[in-house]
Amino acid sequence: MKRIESTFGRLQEQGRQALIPFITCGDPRPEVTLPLMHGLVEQGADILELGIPFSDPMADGPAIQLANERSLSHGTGLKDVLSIVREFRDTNTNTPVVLMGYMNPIEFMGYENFAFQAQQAGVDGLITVDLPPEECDVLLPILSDHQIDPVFLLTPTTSKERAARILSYCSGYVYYVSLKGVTGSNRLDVADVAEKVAAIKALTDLPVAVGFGIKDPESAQAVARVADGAVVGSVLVNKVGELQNSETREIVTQVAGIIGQMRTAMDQR
Ligand SMILES: O=P(O)(O)OC[C@@H](O)[C@@H](O)c1c[nH]c2ccccc12
Repeated sequence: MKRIESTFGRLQEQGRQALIPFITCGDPRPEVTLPLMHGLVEQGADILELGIPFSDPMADGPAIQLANERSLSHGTGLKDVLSIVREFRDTNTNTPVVLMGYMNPIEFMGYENFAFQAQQAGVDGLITVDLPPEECDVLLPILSDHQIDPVFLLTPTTSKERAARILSYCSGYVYYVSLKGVTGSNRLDVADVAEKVAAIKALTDLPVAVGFGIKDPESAQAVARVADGAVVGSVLVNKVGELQNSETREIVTQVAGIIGQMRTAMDQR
């Protein structure tokens, strides 16, 4: 069984929800990412979303834009992302890793080459922010050949018809973007999310993870009451930015600590 599927299966049996931190790979410097990935898992992360650094992250707010700049200033690219995942797999063979990024670096590497190397490295899923699902007919079969789950984004403005089509392309889970706007927004409306998630669940058996605007243990807990997973990005990435000149150990302790508190809140619901 694939890692994402077995992770959600185990959580479901336990009556728990997935906690899914997002970090930008190579932020604030390349050597921090691997210890940070392990630290996040130790503090209770179930799935890791790893951002592929990119110069024009148009769906991202200021926090993650700056994270991309910090990472790119050290020259981190898709090849480095894949070697970090490969190293992570030396000691962690269970936690799913989902790459999240924009199409440009993947186009540049070539779909087949990318998918092959990603599978070899131990990547489990791919979120492509700027690939319209209508144009994924070339990439999808290649990902499928390499056991990589395509995870697409549904948003508050996605129509029911389009949602049904997008869901037919997804595997592993689907990502519901909780609000209109960019990452790091502050306007999470849990009642509205509950309604939207229920509507999505009427269309699919896939787990639904919710992201955008989860910023503290309370919001993580509230989302865990209405969805199968909570994705947390900007608060972590902001903390990385604040501590960019600190020692790796300090960054890991503080950033993973945020996830530890969310974990506790989610498991107490
Ligand atoms: O930052 P937030 O509001 O906590 O939301 C998660 C989000 O950052 C992460 O999943 C993500 C990072 N970049 C993205 C681009 C598009 C969609 C989602 C993302």
